[in-house]
Amino acid sequence: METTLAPPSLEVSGLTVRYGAVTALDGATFSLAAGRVTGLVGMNGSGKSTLFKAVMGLVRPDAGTVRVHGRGTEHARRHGTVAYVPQTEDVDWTFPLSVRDVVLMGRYGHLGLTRRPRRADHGAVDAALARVSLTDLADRQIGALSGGQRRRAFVARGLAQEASVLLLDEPFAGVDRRTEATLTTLLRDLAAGGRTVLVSTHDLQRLDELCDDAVLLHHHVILHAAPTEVLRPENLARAFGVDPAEVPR
Ligand SMILES: Nc1ncnc2c1ncn2[C@@H]1O[C@H](COP(=O)(O)OP(=O)(O)OP(=O)(O)O)[C@@H](O)[C@H]1O
Repeated sequence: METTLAPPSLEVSGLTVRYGAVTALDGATFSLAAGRVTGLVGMNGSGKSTLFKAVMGLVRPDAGTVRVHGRGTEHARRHGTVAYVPQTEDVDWTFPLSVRDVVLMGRYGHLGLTRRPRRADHGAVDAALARVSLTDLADRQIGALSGGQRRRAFVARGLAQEASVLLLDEPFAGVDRRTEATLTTLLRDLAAGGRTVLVSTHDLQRLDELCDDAVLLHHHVILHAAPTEVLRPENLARAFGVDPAEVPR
């Protein structure tokens, strides 16, 4: 019997993004399958945030393509297929929004002609809040959350949106070990449920706890492999540009 292979959940091909004279991405190529957590590892300025922005359709590539389930970023944006959990410094936490308001934003693409949330939207928000264990904090202002709770609120927004691909930009920055473990378990569970999860991280020590695979980025993809392979000193040295003996572990 003939079978048709589904396209990868996320396919980045020859992606090049320049900001004036700065080349942030230079022919980055990789693809991700559903059901896995992939770590995105690279030094500061290696192009990780730019990669996320390109997948979200927020920056226009100078060359190359991004396909989400075989479709372009415009289709993914309109259908809410991809969700983005930003770095915390990219969010205005003083904005007078409750956790529930943030999660409800994930439903905007699903609202009907009246643009008013209906019972199904509120149900999706409640389910997403429960999924990330934030039900009890639903009415709290977002600025009054801890670092880990803030990340979980944005993950819940992605779940309410029914995104199948989740991108997280440095979710472990500034959180304690226990919070990191809670977030890791959540991401692992979401991937086990069939989602595609791409997480940028500086925490190399816990890379193999976090992810099934890792992409080592230095403007282009140096290696896409199991965490143990990516963590080999000679590979890290290629990404971080230092002698293998000096690579921090
Ligand atoms: N809006 C912009 N205008 C000009 N240059 C930019 C802009 N955004 C990023 N860059 C540059 O592009 C390169 C890649 O930046 P990017 O933020 O994608 O890296 P990153 O890997 O996410 O870094 P970090 O780990 O510090 O967050 C850097 O040299 C950065 O200074």
